Amino acid sequence: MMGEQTREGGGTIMLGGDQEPGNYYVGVDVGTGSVRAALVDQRGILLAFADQPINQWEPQFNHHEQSSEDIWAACCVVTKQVVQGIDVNQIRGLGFDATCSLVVLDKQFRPLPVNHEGDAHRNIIMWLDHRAVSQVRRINETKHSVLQFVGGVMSVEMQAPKLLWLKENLRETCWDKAGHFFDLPDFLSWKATGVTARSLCSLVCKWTYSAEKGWDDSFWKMIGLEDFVADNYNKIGNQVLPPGASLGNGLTPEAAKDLGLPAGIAVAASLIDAHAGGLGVIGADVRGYGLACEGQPVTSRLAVICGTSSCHMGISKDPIFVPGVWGPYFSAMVPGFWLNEGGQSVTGKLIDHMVQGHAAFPELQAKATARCQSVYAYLNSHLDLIKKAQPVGFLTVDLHVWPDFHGNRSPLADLTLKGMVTGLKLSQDLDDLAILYLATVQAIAFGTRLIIEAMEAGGHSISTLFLCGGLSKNPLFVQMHADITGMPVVLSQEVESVLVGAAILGACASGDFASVQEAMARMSKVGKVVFPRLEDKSLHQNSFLRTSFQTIPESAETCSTGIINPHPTSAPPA
Ligand SMILES: Nc1ncnc2c1ncn2[C@@H]1O[C@H](COP(=O)(O)OP(=O)(O)O)[C@@H](O)[C@H]1O
Ligand SMILES: O=C(CO)[C@H](O)[C@H](O)COP(=O)(O)O
Repeated sequence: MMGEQTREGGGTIMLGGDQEPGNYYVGVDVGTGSVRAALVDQRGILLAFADQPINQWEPQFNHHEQSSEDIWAACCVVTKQVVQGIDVNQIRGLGFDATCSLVVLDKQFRPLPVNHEGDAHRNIIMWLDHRAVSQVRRINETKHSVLQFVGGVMSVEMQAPKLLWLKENLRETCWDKAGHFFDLPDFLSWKATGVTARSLCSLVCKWTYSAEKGWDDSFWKMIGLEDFVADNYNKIGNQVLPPGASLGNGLTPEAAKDLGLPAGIAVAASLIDAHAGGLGVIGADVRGYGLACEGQPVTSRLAVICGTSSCHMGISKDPIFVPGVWGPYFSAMVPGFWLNEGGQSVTGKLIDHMVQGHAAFPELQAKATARCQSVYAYLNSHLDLIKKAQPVGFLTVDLHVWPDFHGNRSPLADLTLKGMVTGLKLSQDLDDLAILYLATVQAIAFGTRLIIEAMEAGGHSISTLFLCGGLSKNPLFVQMHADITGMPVVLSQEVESVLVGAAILGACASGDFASVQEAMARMSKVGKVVFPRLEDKSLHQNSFLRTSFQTIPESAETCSTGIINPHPTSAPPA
């Protein structure tokens, strides 16, 4: 048995139970707020876990930056922690996943500033950065055919608008000096191996690359980035590998020293974090849980990766075009399948924002600390207390949140949308905070329902949700997703399923599994199933009508309560 270590803030936990000798893999997951690593065995069991927060800068509103040096240093710290005390010769492979942020390096691979201050340490434009609004508007006005493969509308969170922003705004300090533009997952695999090949996942999902046709010269010329065509795509990637493919000669001696791993172990072409989460959960054996997806194709499963943002990953045998939902992307997550990716740009970040910004937050913090609980565990038990015998949904019959505080990624694909709360009162006590928190969680779950409905209207047939990411640790969030979508939610045996996805990549690169599918089937496992509570269904149906702006006819009117009534001839639903 491995021992258990206490952990304060970032740190290590040794988790493993029966530690059989065998092959191990290291997965490294770079999320928005922290870097995490795990030592994982061939059964997909986490033997050790470590995490470390990472810096973010917001030099002006909607500009979000990070540092690739900081992130690599954090990867080294957590990796060294998870392999402490084990025979490193048992480690067969290493896989990375990360947010789809844009890393900029010069021709000698040194960081370049992505900001007006000229601070080269901040060389990453983060995925949630919305600085390139004018650029994405012009890109969308071209109506170029590549846009069909990103849901019809390019998102400001993708790389082409950010690259155009750099060319138009930081010509001398950044653009002219740049030698390499990497998606963060590809930066990490380069750093580990010295191989600049890009993963098909990042290029297809965020850079308009086609798995079948490669780059489209006419797109880059049309949007004013013909430089890449002239350069034969050297700066953004002209060697492309499927996720899980083994890179070069494996881990370089320098990176091996940094990470505390043996030189030469297999390193995989990486994945975006949401896609790694998808691999970590979607292939599990569901027999015996009474789920509708049992015995059905894997295409009936939707992986929902819920962290700072939520990403809704649905796969299909043939391409499905869903307006406002990214994709279809071929082989970007599960090889041989098309992927559609719905998303909500801020979910965990929105819940944190609502709770931390409330007048009663200091009281909440003090009470949660006194009970040695997280603020969310405290809020969940407080809701249980104040709902009395009623279903919890009764608490929000007249309080509603529209969750697009950072625009709407899917299915409206409108970055200009803003958030809204209706039904506020003058009181600001702990009960109000708890109810606002509940309404926010419900609003996010309604957003997932809208995305599922759009995907089903496009041709998907989804029966079961597979949740992972930080928010899947919140039982209220999970139950609301089940109740509001009406679908069972599967949680994995390993809470850190995104890391299992990263380890699956390492396992594939090592050659221990013949395919990604085989590794998925062996390494992802069901932990718990949360079924929808049907007694709350009518309650949610009413709320859904009141918050379902998507279906509002032009004749809709706003009633005196501020709630939009989609059926103006009748009274708003009670
Ligand atoms: N135990 C928990 N209970 C409730 N919420 C949690 C818990 N753990 C993490 N979260 C929430 O999950 C979000 C972060 O998820 P995470 O997957 O770590 O994000 P990222 O990958 O974007 O860094 C935050 O909003 C955080 O509040
Ligand atoms: O765009 C995405 C995936 O395509 C993700 O939202 C982005 O990478 C951030 O992920 P997270 O919320 O896990 O930090």
